[in-house]
Amino acid sequence: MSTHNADPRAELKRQAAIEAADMVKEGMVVGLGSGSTSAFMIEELGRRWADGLRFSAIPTSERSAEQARSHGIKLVTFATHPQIDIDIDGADEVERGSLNLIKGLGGALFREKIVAAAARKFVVVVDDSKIVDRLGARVPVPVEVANFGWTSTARQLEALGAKISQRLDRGGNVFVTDGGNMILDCHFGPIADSVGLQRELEQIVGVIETGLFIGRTSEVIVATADGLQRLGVA
Ligand SMILES: O=C(CO)[C@H](O)[C@H](O)COP(=O)(O)O
Repeated sequence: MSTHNADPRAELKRQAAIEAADMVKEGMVVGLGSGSTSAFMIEELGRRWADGLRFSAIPTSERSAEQARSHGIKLVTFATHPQIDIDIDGADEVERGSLNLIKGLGGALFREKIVAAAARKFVVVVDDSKIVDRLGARVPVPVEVANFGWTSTARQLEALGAKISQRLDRGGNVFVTDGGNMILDCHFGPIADSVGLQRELEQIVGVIETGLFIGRTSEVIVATADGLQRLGVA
């Protein structure tokens, strides 16, 4: 069956995802990202698994775990595999130059950050629409917060200048993360100092994790209409 996509942006994501999947070698411990780009990567790893490649994987969401299992990919945990060789994931925005990220529009940011933090190499896969000059230019910063006292947490986020929307699922109900928490999407507009903002967000009691990924990216594979580009930290 052909996996060619009619949607040109999806096709770009797929090409970048296949390039990233090619970085996985025999015996590696691999972080499996979440979202539509990561789904293409897992599909490709599934194909290579069927061809005989053997590796161990730690998924960043229940959905990615389910997809990996459907291909027979071996899933492991941090208990037995504390060090990840390569983590491959998508992103919602990539800041040119710094390669800092906003992640979490898919809702998996907390597990994604834990896996990225444990990885020797963190490879981000995007199409070129995700590259921005300043984080926050197009998307909010998703912030995972505890359900208890969330309105108090929201007020403190607003005090930092965010316009807040509580994440809802497709049915209009409050979105629940794999960890059982909620997400507040924080619209800051273009962020001049994402390092400082992350520090301030971490200080707020009730904030579990934010979608700002600062200083974690090893490499970005960008799919453009003219082909693939690889970006390293400047
Ligand atoms: O951070 C994420 C999920 O929490 C995703 O990586 C991000 O939302 C990109 O998704 P997609 O590949 O579907 O564009």
